[in-house]
Amino acid sequence: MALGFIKKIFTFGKDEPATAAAEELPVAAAGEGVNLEALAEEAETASAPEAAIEENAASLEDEPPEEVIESEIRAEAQEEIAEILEASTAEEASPAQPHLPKGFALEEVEQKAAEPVAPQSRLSWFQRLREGLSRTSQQLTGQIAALFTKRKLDEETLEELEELLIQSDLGVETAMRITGALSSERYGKDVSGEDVTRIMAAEIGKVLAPVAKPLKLDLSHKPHVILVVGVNGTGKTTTIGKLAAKLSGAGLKVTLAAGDTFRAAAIEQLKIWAERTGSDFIGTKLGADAAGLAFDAFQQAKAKKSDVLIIDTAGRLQNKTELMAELEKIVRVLGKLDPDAPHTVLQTLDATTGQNAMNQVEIFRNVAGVSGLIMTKLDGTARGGILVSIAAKHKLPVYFIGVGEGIDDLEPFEADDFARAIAGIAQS
Ligand SMILES: Nc1nc2c(ncn2[C@@H]2O[C@H](COP(=O)(O)OP(=O)(O)OP(=O)(O)O)[C@@H](O)[C@H]2O)c(=O)[nH]1
Repeated sequence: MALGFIKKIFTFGKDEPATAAAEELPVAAAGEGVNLEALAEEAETASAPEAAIEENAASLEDEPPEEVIESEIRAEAQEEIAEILEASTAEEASPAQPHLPKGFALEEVEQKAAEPVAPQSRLSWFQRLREGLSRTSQQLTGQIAALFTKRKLDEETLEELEELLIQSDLGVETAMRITGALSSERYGKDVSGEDVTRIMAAEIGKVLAPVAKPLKLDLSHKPHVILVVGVNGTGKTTTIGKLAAKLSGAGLKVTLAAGDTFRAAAIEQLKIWAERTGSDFIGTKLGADAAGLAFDAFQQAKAKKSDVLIIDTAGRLQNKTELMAELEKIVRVLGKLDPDAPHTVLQTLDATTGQNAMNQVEIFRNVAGVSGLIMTKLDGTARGGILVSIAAKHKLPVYFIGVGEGIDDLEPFEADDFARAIAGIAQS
C-alpha cells in the first residue's frame, strides 16, 4: 500500500512559511447562515440524557464526597496512562521537518512512496500481530494440515475446507474465494497444507487490499473533525490518545473533546492523554449533553486554529435508542457548524470479540455514518478472521490496527501483513 509521507504537509506545519498559503484555503465559516446562539441553546437543552444523569446521581448518593471520588479517578487514570507511557518507545518526530505520520494522507494530494521503515521496529510489530493472531492461525493451520495429509484435492475436501474457513470468522464469501482459487490451481492433484495456507494468504490479501487505506485529512477545514464511535471498552479513548500523539508529533495542532460524558474516568483519561500529547482539551461535567460539548469543542478548536479535532463518545449499546439519539444529535450539531463535519467517523472494534464486531459495525454504521475502522487489541488473543469478513461485507477503510496499550502501538493497516499473520506465514 502506498502509505506515505506527504510533501504537502509542510504547508500545514506550525512554523513553516508556507502556512500562509494554507490559511487562504476555504475554511468553513461557523457563523455563515447559522444562528449560533440558538444552536448552542438547542445543544445545551434538547433531550439531555436525563435517565443516565439520574442513574449517576442515584449511584453517587451513598458514595464518598466528590473531591475524594475525583482524586481517586484522577489517580486511577494517571496510573493507567503512566503504564502506557512506560510501555511506549515513541520516537520523537523532528520538529524541523514535520511530516504526516504513516497511515494518514491529505485529501486529494499526491503521495510519495513510503519511506523505508527500520526493519527492527517493523519486525517487532509484525511479531506482536502474529502473536495476537496466533489463536486464529494455529487453529486454521492445524486443521488444514490435518485435512490435507496426502490427499488429492476433491469436492469433499474442498467442502470441508470451506466449512473450517467459515468457522474461523472469515465469512462465506472469502471462504468460497479461497476454495475457488485452490480448486482452479490444484483440483485432482496432490495438495499440501502449505499450498493451502499460501493460497489462503494471497486471497485474504486480495480481499483486504482495497480497504487498507490511509486516513485522509482535509486540512482546508480547520479543524478536520474526527468523531470516534464504538462500544465501551473497544479502545476509543486509548486510540484517540495514540492518534493525537502521531498528529501532534508531526506538528499538527490537535484538540481532544471528551464527548463520553457518562464516565468520569473516560473524561479524566482523555484529559491526561491531551496533556501528554500536547493537545488542547475540552471537557464538560459528568452527564452533560454530548452534542453541546461537541458544539463548544468545534468552536474552540476553530478559534484556536486547531488542525484536527477528535471527539470521544460514549458507546452504551445497552440503551440503543438513547445512544442513537445522542450520536445523531452530535452529527447534526457539527453539520450545522460545518456542512461536511464530522469529516471522518471512526469506529473502533475490539479484535477479541469475534462475530459480535460485525453486528457493531452494522449498528454504528447506520447510526453515525461510520467512514472507517480501527481494529484494536490485535496483540491479545485476537480473532482476526472477522476483520476479513467485515472488509468483504462493508468495504469500509481500515486505517490502523492497535497492537498494544502503548502510545506508539498503533500501526497503519497493511493487507498483506495481516493476511500472512492470519495464515501463520512469516513476513516476506
Ligand atoms: N492489548 C491492547 N489493549 C488495548 C488496545 N487498545 C486499547 N486497549 C485497552 O483496552 C481498554 C479499554 O480501552 P479504552 O480506550 O478505555 O476503551 P473505550 O472504548 O474508550 O472505553 P470506555 O471509556 O469504557 O468507553 C484499556 O485498558 C486499554 O488500555 C490495544 O490495541 N491492545
